[in-house]
Amino acid sequence: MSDFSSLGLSDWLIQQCKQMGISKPTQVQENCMPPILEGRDCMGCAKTGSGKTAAFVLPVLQKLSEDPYGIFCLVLTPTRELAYQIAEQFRVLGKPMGLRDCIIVGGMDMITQALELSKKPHVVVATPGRLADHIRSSDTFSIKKIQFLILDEADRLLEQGCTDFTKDLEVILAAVPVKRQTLLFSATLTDTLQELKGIAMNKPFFWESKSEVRTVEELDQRYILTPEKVKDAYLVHLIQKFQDEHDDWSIMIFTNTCKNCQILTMMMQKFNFPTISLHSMMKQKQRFANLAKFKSSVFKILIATDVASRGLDIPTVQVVINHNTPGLPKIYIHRVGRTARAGRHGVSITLVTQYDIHLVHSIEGQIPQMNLFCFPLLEEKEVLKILTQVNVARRECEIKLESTDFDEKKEINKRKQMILEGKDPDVEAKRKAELEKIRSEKKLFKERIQETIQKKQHGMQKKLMKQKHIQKEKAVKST
Ligand SMILES: Nc1ncnc2c1ncn2[C@@H]1O[C@H](COP(=O)(O)OP(=O)(O)OP(=O)(O)O)[C@@H](O)[C@H]1O
Repeated sequence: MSDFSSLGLSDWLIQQCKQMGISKPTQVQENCMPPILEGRDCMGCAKTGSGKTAAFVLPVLQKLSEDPYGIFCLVLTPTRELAYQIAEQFRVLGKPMGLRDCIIVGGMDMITQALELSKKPHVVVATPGRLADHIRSSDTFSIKKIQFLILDEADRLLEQGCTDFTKDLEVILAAVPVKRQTLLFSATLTDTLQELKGIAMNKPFFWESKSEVRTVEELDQRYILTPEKVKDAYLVHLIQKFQDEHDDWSIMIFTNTCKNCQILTMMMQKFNFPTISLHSMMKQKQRFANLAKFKSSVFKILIATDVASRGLDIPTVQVVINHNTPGLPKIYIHRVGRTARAGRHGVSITLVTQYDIHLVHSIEGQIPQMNLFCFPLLEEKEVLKILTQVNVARRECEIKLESTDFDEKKEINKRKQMILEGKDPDVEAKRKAELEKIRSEKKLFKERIQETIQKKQHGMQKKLMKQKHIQKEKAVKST
């Protein structure tokens, strides 16, 4: 393995890395940094926790120190928390050169951000939505002269998930210069390779870690088969066991919706587990505060939606629990990648119900390392002992949440989002209701047709049987 100086990195950056405990480059750094320093576009696909951030931060800082100006580099990332984490890496590694950075994310004051942008920071780290808003509404800053455009978690930025960044990306791409260096990184690039090549047009250097398995070796991956109704009891049991057996511990639990995240958090708090949550229905300041409390181990359990599944680097996390089985292997890869980072060991446990078996099969297709974990009979009995208590606790928390304005807030947020997208929420609601009506009419129509076909088939079968019977009788009579 080569060292940082043989990759062409300056002494001051090597010293800075040493201070952070980084003495030898990881594979992705060793392979991607030289082409980036040569001026090439780069696409880097490497496992979670393998040091992709430093693989782009270090060459950018080196180039910036040779010709410092603002705005030199723009980094786009899908979540606000990740933007802060990346900016921090830039700040720490770029301290000796007096790096000025600026974070542009939603949920924070726009005027303060506009002011910061107008001061021409060296590096801007942004989520696409808020940066596109600034581009549309202000002419006090320009990204026309950037040298580097970086898309971290690039595949997520391009996929059309529940948060669709494509329109905002179009605005941003129209505002950056054609002549630039584009760097794209993720642990799961391959699904969106063609789209990504459209952004990194400059014959990009593509590097992918050579491995048949897409998760790290240090990760012990388990799943537990449980009936849906017993799932929460297993969760409580698992946490209790972990708490009893370990002194220094920290767990991330992923679930599918904000509401579920909220309910589970309330439940775990009822059982006196030091739990805190992170989801997109929370105020941004609360999100940052909760993450900070979890990072500093004030709270040992973080229950989150997929807003926390990508990129977050919290070395103390030893266990990841999937309260729901992820629908896509790539979501699974990023979630379990919150543990076993940078060579550390970690465990992931996925709770699989009778409805999720097919999802496990599709994950196993890409990650054959997932092992079925069976509790000893004695422990299963322990789980069943707390079942009623846990299910009552869930119901109580659900009732408590229903008495708050949680659902109402969700509705208001949806309406706000529509207004921001230039849609009329009432017209959209009407259209949705009409679509729903058409869909259910279609479904009914289909069901009726099927019923008629079945009846006809049944009738024909009866007729056929009757005919056969008559023929048989005739044959018997003639003999
Ligand atoms: N060369 C190195 N040697 C040791 N540790 C490193 C090195 N480079 C980075 N690290 C550390 O490894 C950890 C993970 O790095 P990073 O967050 O960049 O991972 P990643 O590949 O971006 O993961 P993800 O795909 O989850 O976003 C960080 O704490 C970082 O400081």
